[in-house]
Amino acid sequence: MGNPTADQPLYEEIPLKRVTLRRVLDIIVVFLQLSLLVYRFFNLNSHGFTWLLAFLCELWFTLDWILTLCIIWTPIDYKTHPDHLIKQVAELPAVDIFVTTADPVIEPPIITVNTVLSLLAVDYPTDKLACYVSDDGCSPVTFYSLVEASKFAQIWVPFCKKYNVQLRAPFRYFSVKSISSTYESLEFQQEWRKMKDEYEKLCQKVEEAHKLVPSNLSADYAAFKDIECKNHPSIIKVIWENKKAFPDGIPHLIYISREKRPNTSHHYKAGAMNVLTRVSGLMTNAPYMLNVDCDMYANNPKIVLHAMCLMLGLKQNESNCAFVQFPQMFYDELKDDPFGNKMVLTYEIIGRGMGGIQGPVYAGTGCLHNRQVIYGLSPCNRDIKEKLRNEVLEQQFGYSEEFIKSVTETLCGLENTTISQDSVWGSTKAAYKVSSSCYDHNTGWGNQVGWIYGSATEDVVTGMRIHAKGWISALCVPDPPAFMGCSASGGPEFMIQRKRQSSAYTWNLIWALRCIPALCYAVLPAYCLITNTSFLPKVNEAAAMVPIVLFLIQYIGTLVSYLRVGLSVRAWWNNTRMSKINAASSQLFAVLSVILKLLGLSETVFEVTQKGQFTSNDEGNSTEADAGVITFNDSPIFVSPTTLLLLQLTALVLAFLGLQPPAHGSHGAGLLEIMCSMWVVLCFWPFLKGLFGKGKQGIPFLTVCKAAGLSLIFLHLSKRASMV
Ligand SMILES: O=c1ccn([C@@H]2O[C@H](COP(=O)(O)OP(=O)(O)O[C@H]3O[C@H](CO)[C@@H](O)[C@H](O)[C@H]3O)[C@@H](O)[C@H]2O)c(=O)[nH]1
Ligand SMILES: [Mn+2]
Repeated sequence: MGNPTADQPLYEEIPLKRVTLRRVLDIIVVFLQLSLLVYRFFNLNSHGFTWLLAFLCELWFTLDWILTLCIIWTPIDYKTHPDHLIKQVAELPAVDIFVTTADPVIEPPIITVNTVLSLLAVDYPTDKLACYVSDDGCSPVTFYSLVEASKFAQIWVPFCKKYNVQLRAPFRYFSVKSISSTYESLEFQQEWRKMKDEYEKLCQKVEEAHKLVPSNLSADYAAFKDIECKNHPSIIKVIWENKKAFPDGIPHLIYISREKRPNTSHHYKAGAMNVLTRVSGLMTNAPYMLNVDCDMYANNPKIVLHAMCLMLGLKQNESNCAFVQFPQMFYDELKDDPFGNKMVLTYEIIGRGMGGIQGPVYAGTGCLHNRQVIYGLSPCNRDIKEKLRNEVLEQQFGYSEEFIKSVTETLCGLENTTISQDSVWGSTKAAYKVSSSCYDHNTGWGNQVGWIYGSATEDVVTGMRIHAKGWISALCVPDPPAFMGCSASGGPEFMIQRKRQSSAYTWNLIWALRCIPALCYAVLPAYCLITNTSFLPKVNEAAAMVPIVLFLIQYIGTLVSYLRVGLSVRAWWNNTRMSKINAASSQLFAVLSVILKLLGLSETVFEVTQKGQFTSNDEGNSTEADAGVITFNDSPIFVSPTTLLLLQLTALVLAFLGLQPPAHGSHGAGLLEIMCSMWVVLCFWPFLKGLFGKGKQGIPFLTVCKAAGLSLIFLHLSKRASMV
């Protein structure tokens, strides 16, 4: 037998060639865009303001496209080999698993329970795992549900391992898997029935807990008595301890609700992650940390092994890998992604493309981190003597002797040597200290160490800080997919989520800023029709071919990419449409809110996304009628798209009725302006339907009035502008 490391690599790097035709088209697009710019530039004088605005927007689009091409030009993919890992590495490193939940109503405890159960059951030596749940809702119901879940885990985990069950989140397993007596052994059938029975009992207990727990506070729940969820001391409970450190027992399960006080800011999810980091540092101090949102159950039992293949493999090859990110995927997807928020193609193209440069961005969930990196280590900073002076450590990590000790061990690369495996309880006193609400004041937490504060999308900022230090990251796409979560279900939810995501990108990059040229470009056809001017060449000019061909390549190009990864035409159209709607609503508001924040007029807030209430068996979905249809409320976020739509409609009516002012020379509005305007109407079709819809599916009357008012103002101003 040869050298096992050489024969059996932990992972393989597979460069993915972007199809040559696609590359040729990419270059043609750049060429066309540049020629359009040149053409416009030399004709600026003979055209008015519209031409200049179009020129500026197109300049932006061109630069943006070149930047995107740089990212997607050299995509790579990794193939991981967990079986080689098990054979080669005698002792796998420990992993602390973090699950965050924030609200027992928006995030029903049964969802968290399923996520936790799926994680407790992953294929990894259980004495190397500990699962920490952070509950920002400080809910006795969540706590109670986890206690009950840990009891169920005692039979569920062995069952999954014995029969090598693939789907280890019981609600999914039982909704997908039924037994057929012809193929299954009698023993399996019996155990399966028992499991299903026990799971149903668990569901029922969790369901009833909302009524029961408060009236029935036994000693275990005393800590929750008379508690206000925004004003309470820390509650830390070791729900289950893998006392004998059995390699095939059940991993530790620890509940944490960090201290909250009305006058101290608690930094939302980033704050929760930092408390989890510190408490776990005291209790188990694993060198790696896997973090997931409460709704992201493990869909592939080998995820930790897959992630380790990359972590350890890249380390062997002397790459400095800070984190391994799994793509976010969603279950029970609405057909054809009506809200365009699954981002399949984003992962497929941008994610893999970034893989070829420095690795994917950190997505906040489904990610395995190296603890040293979270503690602020740089890849070249291997000589850390200076960092390890006690004053420096205290200033960075806060005043806790025990915690400083564990930090020192982590930074020195000792893998949990002094943490006594026999008792996680031993460290609870210190754990209370590091989870207090003022522990990280005037320390490096949220800035140099841990998850970064001040942005509602801590993940983007945290990931960027790590990349800025020179670390790389790796995207891991195992089959079956690693994690599955609920996607924002519809209505205002997904827009709120987008607004939150957009504001962070604006902060760092230019993501949301794109909405400004995009919006200007969408308003241009309406303005031109109203004032009888043009922003595009006439159809009979040769130059008109350039924007037409660009339009076709862009949309047909993305359509082909969609079809190639197995998505439908409908999904393509939904995403195309939603990207315009988002630009006009959530991204615009994100830019505005960042401006307000820069001016010091507002604070960052994190609005938690509603997690779907699922049913364990096939009871019908009551909101079927709403599924996939945008629902509206009186949020101002809907005013801007409605205005844009009303403007186009007005402009089209004016054009068709010939009510425009006379054109200056030959520069009046032409066919292309009309077509552009109609294209915008098509993209905003859900809003057109919303104008006539009833109930939640209709745009509220007040919103329509506001939009109509704004349109009238615009109409008035553009008439005036065209007179001068
Ligand atoms: O004060 C808070 C607010 C949120 N959360 C948790 O944060 C997670 C994400 O919140 P969610 O409302 O589901 O936001 P999403 O937009 O779905 O989350 C995406 O975007 C977030 C911000 O970019 C990332 O943190 C997430 O990992 C990523 O899945 C959930 O587990 C919440 O319980 C807390 O623990 N404390
Ligand atoms: Mn979520």
